[in-house]
Amino acid sequence: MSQYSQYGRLQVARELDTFINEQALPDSGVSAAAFWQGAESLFAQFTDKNQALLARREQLQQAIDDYHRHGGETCGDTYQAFLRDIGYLTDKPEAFTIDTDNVDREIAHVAGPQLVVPINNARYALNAVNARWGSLYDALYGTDVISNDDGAEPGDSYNPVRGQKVITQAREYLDTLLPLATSSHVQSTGYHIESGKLSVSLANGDITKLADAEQWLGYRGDINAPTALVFAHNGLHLELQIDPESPVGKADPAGIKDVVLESAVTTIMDCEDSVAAVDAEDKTLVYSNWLGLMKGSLSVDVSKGGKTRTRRMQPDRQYAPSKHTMNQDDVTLPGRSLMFVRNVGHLMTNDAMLFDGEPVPEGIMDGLITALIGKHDILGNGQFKNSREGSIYIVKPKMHGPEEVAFTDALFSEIEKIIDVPANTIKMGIMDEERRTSVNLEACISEARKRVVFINTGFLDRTGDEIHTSMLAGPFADKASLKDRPWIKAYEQANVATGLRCGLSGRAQIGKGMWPIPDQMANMMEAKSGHPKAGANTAWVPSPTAATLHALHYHKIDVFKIQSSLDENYDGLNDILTIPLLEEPASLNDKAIQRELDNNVQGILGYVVRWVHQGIGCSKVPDINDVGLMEDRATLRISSQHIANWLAHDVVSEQQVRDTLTRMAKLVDEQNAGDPDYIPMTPDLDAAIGFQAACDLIFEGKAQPSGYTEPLLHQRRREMKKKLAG
Ligand SMILES: CC(=O)SCCNC(=O)CCNC(=O)[C@H](O)C(C)(C)COP(=O)(O)OP(=O)(O)OC[C@H]1O[C@@H](n2cnc3c(N)ncnc32)[C@H](O)[C@@H]1OP(=O)(O)O
Ligand SMILES: O=CC(=O)O
Ligand SMILES: [Mg+2]
Repeated sequence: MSQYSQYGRLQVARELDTFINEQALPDSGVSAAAFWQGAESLFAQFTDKNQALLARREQLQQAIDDYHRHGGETCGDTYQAFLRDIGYLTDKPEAFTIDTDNVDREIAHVAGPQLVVPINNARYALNAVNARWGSLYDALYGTDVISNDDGAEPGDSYNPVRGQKVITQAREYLDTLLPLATSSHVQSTGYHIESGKLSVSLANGDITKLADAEQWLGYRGDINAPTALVFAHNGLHLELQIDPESPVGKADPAGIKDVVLESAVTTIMDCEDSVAAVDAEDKTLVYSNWLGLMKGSLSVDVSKGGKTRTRRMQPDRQYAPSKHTMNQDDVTLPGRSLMFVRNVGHLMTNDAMLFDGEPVPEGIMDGLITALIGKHDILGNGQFKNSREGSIYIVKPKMHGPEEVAFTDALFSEIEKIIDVPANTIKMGIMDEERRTSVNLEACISEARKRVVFINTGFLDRTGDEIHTSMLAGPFADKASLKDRPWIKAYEQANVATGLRCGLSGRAQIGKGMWPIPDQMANMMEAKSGHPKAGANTAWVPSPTAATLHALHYHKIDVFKIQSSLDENYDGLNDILTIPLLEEPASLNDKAIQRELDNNVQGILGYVVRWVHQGIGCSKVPDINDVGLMEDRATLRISSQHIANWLAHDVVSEQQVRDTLTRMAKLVDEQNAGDPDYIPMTPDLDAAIGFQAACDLIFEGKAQPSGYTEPLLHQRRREMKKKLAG
């Protein structure tokens, strides 16, 4: 039980209070008195409104449930008229374009990957901020993008056969990124600076140059033997690293030791679905890591192969200018990914603070504290600069419709007053991941038109909400088929069209969702080229390696050109509002049903047991075919809602689900046997809090607000923490 400090009607758990007073407030230009007074009045002003928004969600859900109970249509005019009637569908605003100022180039003008990382994992978070630049050689060598054929297995030590494949493949990519006037990088034997110009010698003795000399920006090292050459292409940068003495460069005719790509242009430091943070202790860690990132002081010791190194944030990268940039000083490029912070949504409360004795809405607390911390970047208090334009970037997830966006906009305005920064300093990323937001997206953007910096199709939460909203309409298609139904394609396309119509191109990001299969990079290369092709100027990746590989797509595809050719008027509402139910319930035989159930239950247990027992909010969990899947609260929402839906419509029985849970608990324990920190569920499933959490998520899934998983996860994790503390 936390001890609290009292500030009028507000109480603050001691460890969070100490962190704010001793670390977050000093040098922020905000006095403790002003801050706490502001905090108290912020909760006074917004707590009831927050609760009213949640009550409105429930009211709409009940109306929708009643409609389906009475056999209402599941698509078409009657259905849409009903949704309009209850206020779920709202009127479109007058035509407008967004008006956001002071947006960094990385968001407004560069098309490139967006990395997401759980902020409470400092090791990963530092890796993420440094993932602005990534080794293409490592990304190719270490993944299935390079096949194992013909003796190219990765093995335990360096395999020169694989290495040669990497080099050839990288040079083929270079032909797209840096076309030569003649021939190919595959034939290059040297890169030289002569009379201020870059020349490339070829295996046949010829000398060539870049097709576009302006691509070369600068170099590092001796002008006669540069160690690095830096180039620009499609708004992104890349470095050729040359060292003929290095193990890789030695075997390369041009002495190239690596090709380093600008990769994670932006990163989302996640306080939400990839994080397990349930109390003051956890939230203080979340906020202190954010402060460390804003001040550039975060560090962590990383031990690998018997060596320990301290991981810190990387400095900017400097180069001597190429001839055409000679009139400039040195060329400096950002060394770190531009950071957003994803706050939690409007749903949860947290007892890290109490207002009038009740746990406060966690989203309000996140907004206030992450913005206060962000102010240190604006003041230049840190070792590095995050936003060169003086903005604080907050992603707001899981908002339902325009009134909830308006609430966040008003909240941010009030927070700006408390932390004493100009209006609209706090920018907003709007996750389009709830159905009521998708179908009213234009109105949502309009409510934040002075601060919106991205919209993003969070298709995972969106799928969970699709199921929960229409829980009583009938049994849903199996999970794989849900992705092939018209609703999702229409949702993705309408999101881009709406973003373009509202003037986001050149001012903000139109983003696409996560690649959730972290080890399948060859498949990612195939699938994720679809994102820039669809007009998205960013898309989520789960790891730095994935960022480096996905960056290649933005070199191949000029997103801004594509955006200018797309149909802005597409709205797709009919398809978006066609519920993806099982077309022929009888078409799924018993075997297929059990297989779907096994897969869902395995994913749920594999994720939930680590969340509840170990406090790990994002995991790679093997599916039934042993393919590791990224699981977070959003994927859990899908799996648990899917089973709840099949239970509600008798596609599966309660006993069948319980038997499956028991069988899969054993399997999940076996899968984790190699983890010394793992706390198994078997043999006593009744006493295993993680197992009970998984059962609750399924059997009480229908009654969960919007099908969200966090109320039950938080409750069970708190129980577990208490048990562990003895
Ligand atoms: C629906 C949504 O909301 S999606 C957004 C939420 N999801 C996420 O944020 C996913 C983030 N990704 C992750 O957490 C992880 O990549 C996982 C859980 C999917 C896989 O993790 P692991 O199995 O530990 O990864 P793996 O063993 O393949 O790689 C570990 C290495 O990669 C790094 N790494 C993995 N993911 C990331 C990341 N997102 N950012 C930075 N570094 C990362 C780690 O730092 C580690 O390197 P290190 O040893 O040098 O520190
Ligand atoms: O937050 C992302 C999602 O897909 O959900
Ligand atoms: Mg989400």
